[in-house]
Amino acid sequence: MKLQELASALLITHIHGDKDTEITGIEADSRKVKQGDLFLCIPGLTADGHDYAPKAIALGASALVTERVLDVSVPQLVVKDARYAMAAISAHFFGYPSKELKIIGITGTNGKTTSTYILEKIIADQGHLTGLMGNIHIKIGDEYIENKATNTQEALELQRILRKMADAGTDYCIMEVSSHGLDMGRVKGIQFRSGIFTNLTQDHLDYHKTMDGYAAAKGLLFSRLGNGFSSDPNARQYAILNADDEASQMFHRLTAAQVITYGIHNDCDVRASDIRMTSQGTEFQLHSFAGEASIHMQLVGKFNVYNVLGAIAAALAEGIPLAAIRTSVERIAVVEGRMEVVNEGQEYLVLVDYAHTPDGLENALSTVSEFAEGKIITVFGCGGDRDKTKRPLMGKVAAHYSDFVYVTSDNPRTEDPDGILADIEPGLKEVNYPSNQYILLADRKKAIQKAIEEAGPKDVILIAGKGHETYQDIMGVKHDFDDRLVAKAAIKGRTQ
Ligand SMILES: CC(=O)N[C@H]1[C@@H](OP(=O)(O)OP(=O)(O)OC[C@H]2O[C@@H](n3ccc(=O)[nH]c3=O)[C@H](O)[C@@H]2O)O[C@H](CO)[C@@H](O)[C@@H]1O[C@H](C)C(=O)N[C@@H](C)C(=O)N[C@H](CCC(=O)O)C(=O)O
Ligand SMILES: Nc1ncnc2c1ncn2[C@@H]1O[C@H](COP(=O)(O)OP(=O)(O)OP(=O)(O)O)[C@@H](O)[C@H]1O
Ligand SMILES: N[C@H](CCC[C@H](N)C(=O)O)C(=O)O
Ligand SMILES: [Mg+2]
Repeated sequence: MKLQELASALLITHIHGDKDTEITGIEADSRKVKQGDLFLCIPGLTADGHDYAPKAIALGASALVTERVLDVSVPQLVVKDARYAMAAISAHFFGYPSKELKIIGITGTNGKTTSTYILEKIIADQGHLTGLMGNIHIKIGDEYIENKATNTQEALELQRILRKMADAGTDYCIMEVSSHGLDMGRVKGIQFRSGIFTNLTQDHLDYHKTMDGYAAAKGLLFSRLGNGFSSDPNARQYAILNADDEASQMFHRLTAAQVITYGIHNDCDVRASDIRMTSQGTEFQLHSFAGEASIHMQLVGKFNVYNVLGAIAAALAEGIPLAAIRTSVERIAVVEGRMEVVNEGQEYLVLVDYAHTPDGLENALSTVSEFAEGKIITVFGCGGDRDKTKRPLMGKVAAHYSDFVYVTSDNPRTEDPDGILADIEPGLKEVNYPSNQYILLADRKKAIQKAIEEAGPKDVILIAGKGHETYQDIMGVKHDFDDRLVAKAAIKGRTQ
């Protein structure tokens, strides 16, 4: 594609150099540039892509996108906002793939991965080819694609993956949409069919600063759903909102899509009542605009009732019959790394869960407290280079529900692990949690081993924070670490 053709994706640009330069690929990271690529110079929070232009040119970049004219040998497409240009140019280069797919975006503090997983299963069971994008994996049908980001990919990568999905004949793409992704404009080039909101509780205040700022970022998904009106139901957009979360009121005002609400407590379109936890899972009565049903699902926890309700509302909007939805939901056994049981036949229960926010931990532990017959032992930590204010709050939650707490590391990244533990401890102290009921132990493997060694029959050990993750990030190095494997080995080691 010619540089001029790509420039046509934006109204206001200036080409400095040969307009007919041939572009064979796009890249925003100088380290990945190949011969013939257009290199996008993005000013970031820690680096400025303009500084890497010479390196990109040395690797063969045939042109640049810049915010100012640089003194370099290759043509430049000068734009006002390089990040916006990245979304627009990538969508153009890959032929606007989102128009060929029905894309359902899921945002919220907790429950995105779980909800994408549930919804994808319901839709795939209808015989559709589905794409899934989230932080466990990215896949088209049963084909897995390497996930280079934790959650929502950069605009360029997103468009590349969506093109693959469209070319494969994918009907639906179900994707997690993070607040960072929305705020940084990574999804600006995407036309969503529907948006689902799970909930808004504290996280990421290091980036968004205030809860209002965080809510505003989430709201971007719904303000962009601009068309609920069409004689063609396939062209309508839907905003699926949690009636029990007050942020939904703001999202309702922001969107021009048709709103479908779901919840447990407040009046809404898709509601659950008579929720009962059983040893096999969770049962509830479903009331919806499409009828009533008794659901007996294998997933545990009230929070999973919310996740299922959001997915059911989205599936109903796609015209999937309630009876079929019910069958699909009841078939789902577990979502990887979410309340996943590590079973080596031991007398105590070991659960690995991805709770890494105060609300997530509260939900996981309150669920455990509903069925625990013995003591509750919690192993958890907080990520480094992330919202520090959530640390004592998570300490407080752990203290509230647990008989013993191991405070340990969870991806310390560039921070001192013991410093993170010291930030968590005031939360335990604030509620006068006895000092003989918790240990600060930065070595996560040892913490898991100790918890397992000391568990009694019927006790429940909740290992929270890392879920499906297979690494521990220490100083930028990802060391192999999988809570499930560490727990398995510790259980076996103990019984020998
Ligand atoms: C806060 C944040 O999201 N930052 C992302 C952002 O960083 P940035 O704008 O500061 O970029 P930068 O590192 O300053 O670099 C600027 C430009 O120079 C380029 N560069 C840089 C170095 C070099 O050698 N060559 C080069 O070309 C970079 O590719 C980039 O284009 O753009 C970078 C390039 O795409 C991302 O890697 C980076 O994600 C960082 C690593 C990150 O940790 N992000 C997390 C917080 C995040 O986004 N998490 C959410 C999940 C949250 C949740 O759901 O709980 C997610 O969606 O993944
Ligand atoms: N609807 C929910 N409300 C509150 N907590 C939840 C909900 N769903 C899941 N959780 C808790 O949060 C944890 C993370 O769930 P999940 O991975 O689905 O969230 P996520 O939004 O994808 O997280 P991330 O932002 O890291 O991608 C789970 O392990 C569980 O403990
Ligand atoms: N999407 C979240 C994941 C956190 C997972 C936890 N294990 C951690 O590393 O803090 C984040 O990037 O903040
Ligand atoms: Mg997720």
